[in-house]
Amino acid sequence: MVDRTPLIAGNWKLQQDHLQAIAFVQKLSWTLQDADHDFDSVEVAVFPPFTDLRSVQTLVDAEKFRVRYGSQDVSEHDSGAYTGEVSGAFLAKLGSSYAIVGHSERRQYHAESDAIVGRKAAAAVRHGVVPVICVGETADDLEQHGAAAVPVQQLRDVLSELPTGEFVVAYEPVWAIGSGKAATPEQAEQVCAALREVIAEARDQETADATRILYGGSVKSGNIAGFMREPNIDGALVGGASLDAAEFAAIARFKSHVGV
Ligand SMILES: O=C(CO)COP(=O)(O)O
Repeated sequence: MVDRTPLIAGNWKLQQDHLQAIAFVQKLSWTLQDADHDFDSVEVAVFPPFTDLRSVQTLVDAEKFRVRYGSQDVSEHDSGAYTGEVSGAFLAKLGSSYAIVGHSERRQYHAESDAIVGRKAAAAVRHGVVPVICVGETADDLEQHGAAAVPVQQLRDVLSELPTGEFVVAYEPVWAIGSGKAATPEQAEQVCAALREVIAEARDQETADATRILYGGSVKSGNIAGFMREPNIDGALVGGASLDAAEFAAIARFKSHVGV
């Protein structure tokens, strides 16, 4: 059994400006510090809007906070005439550890294909930023093809554009996002196990064993434990519940309240 450090990640989406981000990261860090949170055994990361990242970097550096941070997207381009884009190089310079790519909201509202998502993941890797590759089926997909087929194909297609480099996978069933209806741990485990097989096929078994696969979709402190007990689930990508510092800290502290 390979030891994968769990990752509890908070995707703020289009919420919290840079001033709110500073207050939030302070509160989250102090709460976790007061609880003696062991950041080496459970990693915690927040994903604020681009405009917050510089403020978060300054705060984290000054206070030596252990909370990490990442962006919600990254350009597939490194520089040039690409109005509105933000490069992996700029994000790396801001100390961003991670970049989410292929979130279902970007696939839906910005028509991002697996090929684009793969090129964005590759751009992150080029600059030493770890992509968090999101995959997941819609309610229609679930009805027509079952849970695993669509996310498995999405990950295959993304990885075909990403031959090397560390990455994280986030399995987020679209029907579970923001709905209050999380997948069951058993459902999520089945898909995450299938995704691990995709990684073994696309890369090798060692990479598959070392890669963290997160579950996302209506995760909260009350249901995190069930997911973390599953062998192929290595953390969570949290939306709504990541906007409350106390609640997000409680999710990160799943070990202390459930004995996982
Ligand atoms: O989309 C998500 C995280 O990226 C999940 O959102 P919720 O936790 O609000 O369902």
